[in-house]
Amino acid sequence: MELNVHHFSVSLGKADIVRDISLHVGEKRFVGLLGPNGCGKSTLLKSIYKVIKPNSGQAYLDGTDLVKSSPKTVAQLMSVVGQFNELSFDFTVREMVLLGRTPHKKLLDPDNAEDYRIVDDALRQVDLTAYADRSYLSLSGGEKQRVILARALAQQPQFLILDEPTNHLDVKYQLQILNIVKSLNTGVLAALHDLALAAKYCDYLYMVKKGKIVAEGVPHDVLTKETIAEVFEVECEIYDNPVTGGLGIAYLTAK
Ligand SMILES: Nc1ncnc2c1ncn2[C@@H]1O[C@H](COP(=O)(O)OP(=O)(O)OP(=O)(O)O)[C@@H](O)[C@H]1O
Repeated sequence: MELNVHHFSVSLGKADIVRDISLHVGEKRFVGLLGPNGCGKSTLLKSIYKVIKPNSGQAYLDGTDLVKSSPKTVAQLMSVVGQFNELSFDFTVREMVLLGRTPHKKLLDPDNAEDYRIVDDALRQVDLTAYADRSYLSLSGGEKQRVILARALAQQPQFLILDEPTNHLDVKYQLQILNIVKSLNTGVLAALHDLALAAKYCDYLYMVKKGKIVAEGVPHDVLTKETIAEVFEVECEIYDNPVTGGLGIAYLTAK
């Protein structure tokens, strides 16, 4: 499925947070949204997945109008791994992941054997089979993040939105989660902070500053020392990593 966002603008209170952003995620593409703290990445993502209403603009997932469709219709197509995953009451890990099945059910439909099979499969993918009966609230931040990804997988999405999905994760699980996401073969739009990981996993990048897109393109074209200096106010050198063959970033000083 393709995501097309046309001229989205979002204000919160009196502040214009997202200012006329258009973007495109092609079929099965992994697209990264980069930018400094507070530049509007989460607000843009939330307005695409319907937590915030944009002031203006359209968003389509193939032919589905995301602004006008019901949350349930959107949730049948799209999973979200958000930034904050706290609950005020407790569920087991299995119950949390079962929630991913909700958009595919009618009210009061019981969970069936197929749902449990899908949930077990999702838990296995994120390495949490042994945690199925644990209380969600007792988990570490990184374990919670993996449960939320399992819930997103159980939703069997055709498109994924990720807001800093590697927050809280140690290096093994950062790589594991991005590898899982990449292997799903769905379109992905992900806000990421780690520029080297973005270079490794993303097919295309949008760089956001103060609510506007200031650069876009393939990682090698966007992640230049000039763009990083302008957007993040950090001096760096870009190099070809001799070990991985990928793009390396040596950060020098904050400007
Ligand atoms: N209700 C609100 N009223 C006014 N400003 C708000 C409101 N909610 C959020 N903001 C501001 O909107 C801006 C964008 O926030 P957003 O969470 O979208 O940034 P972000 O790029 O995702 O940042 P981070 O990388 O820190 O997660 C921030 O400056 C934030 O303080």
